[in-house]
Amino acid sequence: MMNNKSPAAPHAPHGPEAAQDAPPTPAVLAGNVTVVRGPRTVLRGLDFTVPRGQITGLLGPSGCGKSTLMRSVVGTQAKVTGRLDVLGHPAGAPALRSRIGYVTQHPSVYDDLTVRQNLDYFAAVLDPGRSAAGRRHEHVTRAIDDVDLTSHADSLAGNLSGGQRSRVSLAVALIGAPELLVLDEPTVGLDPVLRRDLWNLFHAIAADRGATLLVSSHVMDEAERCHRLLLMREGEILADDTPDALRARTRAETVEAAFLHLVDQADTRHSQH
Ligand SMILES: Nc1ncnc2c1ncn2[C@@H]1O[C@H](COP(=O)(O)OP(=O)(O)OP(=O)(O)O)[C@@H](O)[C@H]1O
Repeated sequence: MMNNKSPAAPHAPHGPEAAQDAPPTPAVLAGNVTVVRGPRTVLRGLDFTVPRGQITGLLGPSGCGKSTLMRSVVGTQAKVTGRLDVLGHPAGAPALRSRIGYVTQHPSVYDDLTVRQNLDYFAAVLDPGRSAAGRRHEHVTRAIDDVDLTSHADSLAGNLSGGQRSRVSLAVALIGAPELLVLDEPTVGLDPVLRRDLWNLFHAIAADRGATLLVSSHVMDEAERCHRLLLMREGEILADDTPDALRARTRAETVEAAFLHLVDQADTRHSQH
């Protein structure tokens, strides 16, 4: 059932950044961002930008602060200091809520609901009310199609494979066509073929709708699939560059080798001080 009378997409850019000749603000602009969790300073004065319409990979070893940084960007992290602007607003601003899609490391998919029922549920939370039913239906149908699960729309989530479940989580984040997608280790535990398929899907989302993706991973070979990289280690950013520039600058053949080179360089600097 198609609803051809639904109003214009509710999440189209508006506000200052929609002004005709205004330069595009980056998707994320961070200045001296610091986060304290319990007794630990987990992020240490980070400066970086995430350009729009591209895939930026956030890579670094387990515990380096990737999830904390992503939570800060989506506005769910406490004790964030410094400047952190997201789509032209301070992180966590209510105006951003419908413009960001976020998939946590342990996304919730209800096993006893079908794929479509799962999405209907989250769509109703995001865009409630009977008058929005047509729009919700359209968004849900599109999100299921985006992740290539149309033929499984009426299957119970509990009966899906691991890769299909990951795609359901991604579909939830795609409801409402958000401008910024924040995906925390979306490929963890998936086999190489599914990982490749998911990365192809990320590229299609960036290319087809100009969405910005911030994707974390601790698997260095996934770095090669990103337009830009933020390499992290122990709460600091070691590099903010394209994979090509990073390899060239460090004279390394792979991003993994480049990362190790930068780690050694940083260790040498620390031991000299
Ligand atoms: N409540 C807390 N109190 C103190 N330290 C914390 C707390 N939560 C997390 N940390 C620490 O913050 C650091 C960053 O954690 P974070 O989850 O952001 O890392 P990560 O890079 O996403 O790791 P992983 O890839 O394993 O998920 C870790 O060293 C962790 O031990």
